[in-house]
Amino acid sequence: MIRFTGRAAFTAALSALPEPGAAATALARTRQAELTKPAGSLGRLEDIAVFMAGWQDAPRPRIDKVQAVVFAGNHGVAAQGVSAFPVEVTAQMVANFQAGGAAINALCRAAGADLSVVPLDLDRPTGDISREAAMSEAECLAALNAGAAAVNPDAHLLFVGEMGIGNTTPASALCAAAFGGEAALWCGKGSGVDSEGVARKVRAVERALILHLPDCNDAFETLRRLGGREIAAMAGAILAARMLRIPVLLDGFIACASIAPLVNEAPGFTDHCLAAHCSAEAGHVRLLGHFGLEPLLQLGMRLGEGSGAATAVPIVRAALAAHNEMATFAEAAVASGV
Ligand SMILES: O=C(O)c1ccc[n+]([C@@H]2O[C@H](COP(=O)([O-])O)[C@@H](O)[C@H]2O)c1
Ligand SMILES: Cc1cc2nc[nH]c2cc1C
Repeated sequence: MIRFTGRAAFTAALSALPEPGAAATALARTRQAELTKPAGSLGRLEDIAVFMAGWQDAPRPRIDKVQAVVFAGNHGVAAQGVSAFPVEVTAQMVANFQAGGAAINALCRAAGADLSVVPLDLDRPTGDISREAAMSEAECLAALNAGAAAVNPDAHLLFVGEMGIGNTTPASALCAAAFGGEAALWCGKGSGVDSEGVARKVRAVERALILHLPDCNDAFETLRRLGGREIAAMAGAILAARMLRIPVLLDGFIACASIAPLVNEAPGFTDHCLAAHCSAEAGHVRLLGHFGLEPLLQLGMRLGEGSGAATAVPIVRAALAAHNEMATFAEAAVASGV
């Protein structure tokens, strides 16, 4: 199990990221060329199979164990009127996840993913980022470690999701801090706020950036000041997955924003990630552009919870079914192209 002993250990992990297995990658590419299909005719499914082979360090990668973790947190900045829903909804939705009645429960059942739910101090919202840091150093470290601890080292594929009323506001602030641009560029409707709600969100992000940006000198400090517990937990889980060489399917705007400071500090950070979908939330398409990732799906989803990632799991299953089960030209006695 991965555990960060302190801020320095987190930063050290980020500067020593493992790479995919070169031999397994090469063997998987060779196998793709030998399968009974014109070269490249399975399009991105071929790349996904090779990606999975590299990160699992196995020429025939597996997808029996798909792990899903939903982290939940509450946000002081919600008091600024930045969400369409009251903060009680976070805990109410956690109860819904635990009872099996939320979208992510149904989608994980459909995807064959093993779901766990991790509520993080819901009775103690983070600091309002427009007035103070979201978390103390100890709180941020605890959240990063809650994320890292949730990762099953045996998972073949991981995705993380979130639930947190108000969390598109810290997510927008993290994007602006990592990649620049006006607050308004990164702010959208979130759970469905009206134009005045978006304007309040823009003002809250602007105030947060004025207050914190001068001190956002690394990924840890940026997450601590501008993030939230479920956001830091997602970042900790995705970093732990990298350290364990577990491939990750990225969900929507908030899940991706959680790693924006990590990508800023370690540009190859998303190499172990596939972008499952492009959310309808305004900043997501721009964020994926900064990550250099092409989403697998664009379905107009903006739910969070890991729902977009769960929906994309069958695509990864399809890629590996073709890769592992197809006959080669030699096996099937089919003439290969010249
Ligand atoms: O995943 C997304 O892209 C996404 C986009 C907009 C909203 N959400 C969800 O909506 C909640 C945050 O919205 P808000 O308006 O309260 O900031 C939070 O629980 C997220 O899971 C999620
Ligand atoms: C009902 C509801 C469900 C959610 N799931 C993720 N974010 C959410 C926000 C709301 C408001």
